[in-house]
Amino acid sequence: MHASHDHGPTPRRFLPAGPLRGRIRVPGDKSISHRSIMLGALAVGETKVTGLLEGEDVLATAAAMRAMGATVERQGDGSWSIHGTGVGSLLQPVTALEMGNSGTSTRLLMGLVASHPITATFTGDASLSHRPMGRVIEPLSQMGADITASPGGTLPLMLRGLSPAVPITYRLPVASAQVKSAVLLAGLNTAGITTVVEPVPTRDHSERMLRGFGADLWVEEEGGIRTIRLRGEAELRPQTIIVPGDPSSAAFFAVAALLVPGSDLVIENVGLNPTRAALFTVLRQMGGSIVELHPREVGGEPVADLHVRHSPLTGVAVDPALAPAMIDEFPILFVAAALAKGRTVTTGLEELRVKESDRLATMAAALTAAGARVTEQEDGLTIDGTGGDPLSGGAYPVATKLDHRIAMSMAVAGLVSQGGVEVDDTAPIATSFPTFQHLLDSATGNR
Ligand SMILES: O=C(O)C1=C[C@@H](OP(=O)(O)O)[C@@H](O)[C@H](O)C1
Ligand SMILES: C=C(OP(=O)(O)O)C(=O)O
Repeated sequence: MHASHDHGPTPRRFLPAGPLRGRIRVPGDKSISHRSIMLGALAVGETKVTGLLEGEDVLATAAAMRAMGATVERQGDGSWSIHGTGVGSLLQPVTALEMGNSGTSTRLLMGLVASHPITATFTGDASLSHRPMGRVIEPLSQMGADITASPGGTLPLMLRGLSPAVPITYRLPVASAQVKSAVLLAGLNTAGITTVVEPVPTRDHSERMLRGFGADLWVEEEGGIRTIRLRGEAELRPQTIIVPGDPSSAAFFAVAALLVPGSDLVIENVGLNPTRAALFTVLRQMGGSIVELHPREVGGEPVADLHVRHSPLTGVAVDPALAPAMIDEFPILFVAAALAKGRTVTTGLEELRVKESDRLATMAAALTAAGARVTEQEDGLTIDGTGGDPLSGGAYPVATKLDHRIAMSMAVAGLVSQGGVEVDDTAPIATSFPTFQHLLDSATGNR
């Protein structure tokens, strides 16, 4: 696995191109794909998943669940079939669980292992090995897991689970769906009620899917604070899951179509869970024409086709309260801001510094190199846009730091530049969106 990363970087210069026209479909949602494999792997019987994202991050989750006893197979028709072990019956993996570039795999699987009587070692690539795991080590240790991490609470780490584990009430100190999910997943094999208090709502795919698999989970909301309770020793029932298209992947095409003159694009089947869809709200505030066609429900999640047309954009001050619902979309929002008229101000984005790269520093450097006017603050970027004129582009490759979202964002910046933008390494794109370059080439007519 991760073969593309073992053969050195794969640079590419993204040249001015477009317009984007026609209809496209982006791959399945990454968050929902991870969770469908994990919960399927805990349900006795066959779970069927269609539309699964076949990106490296999700494949790392699939390999880990196999290593712990589940059967996870791709069928001839492209659907996935999972036969689970049952909650409480995960097996001790024989070798280290290789998490590659994936924070979601690591943190959620640490939760699962924490309440099983097994020991697992978690390893990751250079990017993941810098990311903070203390945020999950803390609550999982309270539940009884014994965790030995590398200095700074990083990978590689070894986790010895405890069964029976101790049910806890945990108030999230950071707005993180991964921490919330780690505690809830640990709660599945824990007698009693595990409670997570969420002062700021984050993506709720775990809650929706746990309920769908038959777990006893309920949510109270008071004054914007969500309290999620899960009754442990759950018996999960296998499900048929249809994974909607990933709004975080659609985001690159939505922004590209808004920015490239003459574009008129329909992105089909985009998941629009309100805990995920704030980028589209902000782009509309900036003047973007994004219309939701045929709103419907797919697999318990709201979905629509997005009709996006080229629009002149105006800078805005982005409400920091929206950040959790667009947390992975800031790199591409910064590209939109760089082409907008006037100033865009973002704040409250400290979390971006601990993603696959420090996304504030990496985007400030990359956009500046491409000719944009960017100022970096501790908790956000301020960007003075061109008013629609193309960026100059740059002669030298921009550093993407093993971060797929930086690579895709700067690819879109290349489309709206004079000289193109060279991305130093496109290989990480395969972690979340393996068909990105093919789709971009076909939507821009560069077949
Ligand atoms: O739960 C999830 O599936 C995710 C949660 C977010 O991370 P945090 O929980 O660290 O905010 C997000 O950035 C990540 O891409 C996926
Ligand atoms: C932050 C991301 O993913 P993860 O935390 O799973 O590595 C992302 O996909 O932008």
